[in-house]
Amino acid sequence: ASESPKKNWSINDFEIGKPLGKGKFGRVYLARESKSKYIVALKVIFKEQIEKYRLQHQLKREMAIQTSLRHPHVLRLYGWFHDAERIFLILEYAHGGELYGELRRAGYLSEQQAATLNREIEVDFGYIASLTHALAYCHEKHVIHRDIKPENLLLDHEGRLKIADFGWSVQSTNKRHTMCGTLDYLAPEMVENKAHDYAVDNWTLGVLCYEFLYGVPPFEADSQADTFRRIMKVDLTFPSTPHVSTEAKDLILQLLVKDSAKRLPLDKILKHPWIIMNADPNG
Ligand SMILES: O=C(O)Cn1ncc2ncnc(NCCc3cnc(NC(=O)Nc4cccc(Cl)c4)s3)c21
Repeated sequence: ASESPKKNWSINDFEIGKPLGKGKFGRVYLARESKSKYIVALKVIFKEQIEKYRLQHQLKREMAIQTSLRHPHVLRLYGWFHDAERIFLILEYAHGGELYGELRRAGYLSEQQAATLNREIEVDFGYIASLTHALAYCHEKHVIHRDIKPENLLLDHEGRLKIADFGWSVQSTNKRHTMCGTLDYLAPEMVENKAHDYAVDNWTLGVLCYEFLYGVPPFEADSQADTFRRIMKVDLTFPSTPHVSTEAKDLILQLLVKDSAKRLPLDKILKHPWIIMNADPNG
């Protein structure tokens, strides 16, 4: 019989492979759907954890948001199912794992890798450019991710970036007040728990751009209080090593702006000299 698109999956439909990683709420496993042999990542979330942290609505919102998103740089959520004590997310498998690993191994990325297209091998290593395209897509679908950080940036088998984990994202109709996201990537208005909007993702792009090029986030400090203080003051300094171009610093300075309305909009990022000059390696 032809399978209805909304097949109700169960764990018996999958052969479970190696663990890919463990998150706060459960592990992720490599898995294969038995009939189609299709490879997926299966995230196992324990219901008692979701109940304990009252995250039911957040998880439901993620599923609603994720099923409506289709973009080459957004990790797919194909579907989900549950049993007595667990919820399973059927996710696109990102063979390259977390960008975090690459960043930690390399220490920091070349401007070429960080900025944009690397035409020679026709693979888009440009993390900032891909992120900007993906965020522009999410924003036009009124979705703010709010938790963009290297751990949530995955790479597929060709090294293409995939934004993952919309566990903190929201369908933005009006200004949001929920406190979320990790420390280093929080925009000032979120640190101050003020109303925030799409522009939080623009701030985070600036934080990531800095981290890709210097290997550490811009407001890193020994204590949470110091990191908050540095974010609120936009206490930004550029180390002299590694050498980073003036254009890259200019883009970072146009994104790490306290007034969210004054941050460089996503469409202007793609036209920024640093992105353009890195677009053509022969340029
Ligand atoms: O496993 C790794 O550590 C890395 N890794 N390596 C390869 C790979 N391929 C695919 N996915 C990976 N990881 C899962 C990424 C996620 C996507 N979406 C998520 N959503 C979520 O966790 N939601 C959620 C959870 C608990 C509560 C609530 Cl409210 C929401 S997690 C992969």
